[in-house]
Amino acid sequence: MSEATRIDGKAFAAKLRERVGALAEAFAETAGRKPGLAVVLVGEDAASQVYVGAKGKATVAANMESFEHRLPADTDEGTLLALVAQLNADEAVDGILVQLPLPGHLNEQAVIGAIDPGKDVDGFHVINAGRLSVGQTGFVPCTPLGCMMLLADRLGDLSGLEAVVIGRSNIVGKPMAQLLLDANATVTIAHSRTKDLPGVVRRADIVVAAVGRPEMVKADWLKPGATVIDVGINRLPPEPGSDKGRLVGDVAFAEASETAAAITPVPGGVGPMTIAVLLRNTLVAAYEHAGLDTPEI
Ligand SMILES: NC(=O)C1=CN([C@@H]2O[C@H](COP(=O)(O)OP(=O)(O)OC[C@H]3O[C@@H](n4cnc5c(N)ncnc54)[C@H](OP(=O)(O)O)[C@@H]3O)[C@@H](O)[C@H]2O)C=CC1
Ligand SMILES: Nc1nc(=O)c2c([nH]1)NC[C@@H]1CN(c3ccc(C(=O)N[C@@H](CCC(=O)O)C(=O)O)cc3)C=[N+]21
Repeated sequence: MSEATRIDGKAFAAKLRERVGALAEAFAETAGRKPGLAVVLVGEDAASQVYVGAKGKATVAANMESFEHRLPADTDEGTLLALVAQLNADEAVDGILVQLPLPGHLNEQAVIGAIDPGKDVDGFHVINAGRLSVGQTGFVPCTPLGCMMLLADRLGDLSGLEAVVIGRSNIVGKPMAQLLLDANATVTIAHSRTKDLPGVVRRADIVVAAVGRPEMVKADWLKPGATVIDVGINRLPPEPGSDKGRLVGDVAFAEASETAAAITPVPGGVGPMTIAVLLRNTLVAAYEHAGLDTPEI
């Protein structure tokens, strides 16, 4: 078996951000304002700080307005809900993202439920989750939608393909499985109670790993020729003499590359797609709020 194709999510995301940026400029000319994205970060988690910074930069680079709200870790729920209400009412804000996870004393479902579903560009509100599950138009979570874009680009029609999603979270695994089902794949959702996970994964033409366990999926779990989408972002402990550990996915990339036909790397795979799709969803929200026809993107 020859070496797998490396699916270049970073390059795909850059192209998507460029298209979104051009459409955002056109939007501003018609609507007289830029699309706006508000990002709310509660607490000082180092990884979250990095992501929020990256989102802000990408937003501005795509000709959109970025509103960042950084709140202390001990912020009470009333204060956070009041901020969400203010952003819901703000006409300059088309999209609202509350960075997860929230500190333990805050109820995530209550906070996400307070976001106007029309501004929920993460697609985490129950209204958008419900719309996805019954086949209505709504905001689709960025990471799974980004994975679908990579799969469609790579494989075209997914009809009849065996897909195994490892992980069943509300933000990745479940919506991912729903999108694959909508694309007529035969979908299996695996999780921590799945028996014989390697055997289940071996059936798959498409494997999506969204677990959060470094390099868990091994080469001998894969059907030769499978397409592998690695959602996992795991920071390994630092090597002696270095202050930061390496970033790895949920798939043992080097060995899996010997068996798979195509695989996304970490970093440079799904992560950049998540941010590009967030901008795409914000653009769509802006067109909707302005009462304009949404361009195909
Ligand atoms: N690239 C990106 O843009 C993004 C990356 N991520 C990354 O994706 C990964 C998953 O994130 P998320 O969905 O939020 O994580 P969660 O922790 O919410 O969900 C993890 C899922 O994996 C399952 N699981 C855990 N251990 C095993 C195991 N040994 N075998 C099989 N299944 C297992 C869990 O099963 P059970 O339900 O039974 O507990 C659960 O369904 C993380 O590494 C995260 O950092 C997340 C969001 C965006
Ligand atoms: N409300 C909310 N929405 C989210 O979409 C959300 C969230 N909360 N909480 C955290 C997770 C994680 N997430 C990532 C986004 C980009 C990269 C990304 O760009 N990663 C780069 C590497 C970045 C680095 O070097 O650290 C890459 O994979 O190439 C990763 C992870 C969004 N999330």
